[in-house]
Amino acid sequence: MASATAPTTFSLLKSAASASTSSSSSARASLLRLPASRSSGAVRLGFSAADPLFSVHVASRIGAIKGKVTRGVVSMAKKSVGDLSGSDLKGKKVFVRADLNVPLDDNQNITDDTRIRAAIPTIKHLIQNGAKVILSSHLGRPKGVTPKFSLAPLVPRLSELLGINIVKADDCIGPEVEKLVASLPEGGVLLLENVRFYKEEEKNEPEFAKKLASLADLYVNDAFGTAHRAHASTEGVTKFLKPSVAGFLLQKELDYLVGAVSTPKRPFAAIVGGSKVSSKIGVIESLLEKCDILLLGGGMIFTFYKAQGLSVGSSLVEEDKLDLATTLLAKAKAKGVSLLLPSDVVIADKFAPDANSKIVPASAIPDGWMGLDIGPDSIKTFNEALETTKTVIWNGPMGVFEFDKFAIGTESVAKKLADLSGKGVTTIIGGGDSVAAVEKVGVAEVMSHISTGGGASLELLEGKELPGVIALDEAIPVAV
Ligand SMILES: Nc1ncnc2c1ncn2[C@@H]1O[C@H](COP(=O)(O)OP(=O)(O)O)[C@@H](O)[C@H]1O
Ligand SMILES: O=C(OP(=O)(O)O)[C@H](O)COP(=O)(O)O
Repeated sequence: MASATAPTTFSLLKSAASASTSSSSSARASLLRLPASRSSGAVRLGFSAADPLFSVHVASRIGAIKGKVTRGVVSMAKKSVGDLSGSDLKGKKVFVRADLNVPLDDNQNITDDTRIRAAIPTIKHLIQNGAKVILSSHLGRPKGVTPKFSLAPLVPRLSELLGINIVKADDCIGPEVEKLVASLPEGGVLLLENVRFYKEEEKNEPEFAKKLASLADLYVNDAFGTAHRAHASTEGVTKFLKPSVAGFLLQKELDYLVGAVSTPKRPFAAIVGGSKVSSKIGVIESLLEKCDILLLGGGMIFTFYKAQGLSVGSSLVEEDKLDLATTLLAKAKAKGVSLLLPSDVVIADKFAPDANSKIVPASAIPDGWMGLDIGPDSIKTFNEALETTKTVIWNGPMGVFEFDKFAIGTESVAKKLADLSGKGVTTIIGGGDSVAAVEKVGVAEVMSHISTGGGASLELLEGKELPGVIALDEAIPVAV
């Protein structure tokens, strides 16, 4: 992977050099402090704790696990709703667990219907094949029956997207629900009330799962966003309903988040940001096994800087993760992964949208200032590193993108991925705040895949098995 790694070293040096003419005076100061051998533009291998360029480079990749699949991946080859024929579905009562956990405003208006739209293909497929759809979801984290967490506000949008009037039950189990199921026509949809109104749901109580299961003949799980939860409607119910299969959305999420990451078109780059190293350790470790280039941003970078002996002012640092940061850098080097940390940062004098800000080299953060975004040189370097890639996965913002002043790094990554997507690169957005950033920039449509699950996609990228997926019927026997 020399082509993917060497230019990034070089471009980092080049961008530091260009800072002397085009960027801030503080970036100039940084360049002046570079050892003479660095400013020559020579490609250097390896890294040291005192490296002011904060990058780990090895000319060739070693130990890339191309095409290798982990045990978790193999066991996730699941039977899909697409595998069921018309006669399997016609007239059958199908319990569909979706993740319709959408944000609502104070007036109960849906502010983002992504998850509803994502659930439509499976429901439509079932309707078109004459099934009777019993649709189930949670909304929020209610403690008992809570009107503001009712699924009622979703009915108009679901009906509109499906092109039929759906029926809504006031409960998710019991005689009234059974009556509504009995009167459901072929091609009809009954939306059950929030399944988390029962504490038994999250406790995965078998008796509750059995009651849910008793409503239907077969089970489809399309709730990727909740697949990391072993709840009654995502896991328990599979013990009482056969077949239990994956919906199209679940299938698509697994295809991208497992398939594209396990056997990526290379070079394969991962961009990981977000606030803390501790919340992303699993993801970073797992991606180090698979990717060629790893770009780090967000609040976690300051723990890496500090681990390298740098002053980080009052930036976010996890003191108890300094050793871990050092270990991860060493691991990247051993694996031959080109790991880039930002060379400059946008610092603020307080954590606020109206803070005073300036751009400094990452090695020159003054006391009392905190890093809240990656700087322009880093953006340039990251863009150049991404230019040669064929697959990119992104999880976590580059800075405090909620404040406009510190959103440029995150928005630049979103724009770059949109640009790469247009050139045929597979671009996968791993959920959570990164999705919000992509939507804010208005480039969501052009990405190859945007995950509907924040926590679920993280767990999958960490290599964990998702209970809601594991519980489904195997597609074909696979040798491990
Ligand atoms: N430099 C920084 N300092 C403090 N917080 C940051 C910084 N960069 C990013 N963040 C914060 O990280 C949060 C997202 O972190 P995380 O939950 O780990 O990401 P995600 O939701 O994408 O998985 C955002 O709220 C963002 O403001
Ligand atoms: O919104 C969800 O998760 P996410 O915010 O991690 O994407 C899912 O609906 C799961 O909800 P939960 O985290 O309350 O189990």
